[in-house]
Amino acid sequence: MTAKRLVISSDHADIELRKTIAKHAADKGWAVDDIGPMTSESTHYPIHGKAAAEKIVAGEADLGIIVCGTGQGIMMAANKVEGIRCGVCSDVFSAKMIRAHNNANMLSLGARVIGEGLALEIVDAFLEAEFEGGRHATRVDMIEG
Ligand SMILES: O=C[C@H](O)[C@H](O)[C@H](O)COP(=O)(O)O
Repeated sequence: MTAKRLVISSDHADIELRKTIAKHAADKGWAVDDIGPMTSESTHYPIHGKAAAEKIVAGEADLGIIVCGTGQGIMMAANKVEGIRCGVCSDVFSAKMIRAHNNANMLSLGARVIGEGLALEIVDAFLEAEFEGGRHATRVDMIEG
């Protein structure tokens, strides 16, 4: 079976957390495309949220994970790309539910909000959950307009 494809990006807030997530997902069998940035030099989160989102809408990745200080700014940038549904999660339940009920295709994390251990649990919950469809599909379709 072909590995599911995960695109991952961040701003400068914590490239080490992003790399840890990338390795963690790869160890679990995901084909990870880490699109950087590769240094901690100050950068602008909209660039990186948009770049990851565009990989998904282009069909080059199935899901995405993005990281900035709070997770909020990079999430806002990703959600501006048509077809992206991205939520910020700081707990495991929400990470599961944004896949199960909202069919989110991107997860955003705040590196200055949560620690690495929780971040990896959130990542697992997001990557392992499945969209339930049914009444939830009706509502997701309404988001898409
Ligand atoms: O939502 C925005 C993110 O949290 C950014 O990571 C943050 O604003 C970057 O701040 P600074 O430039 O002070 O590192």
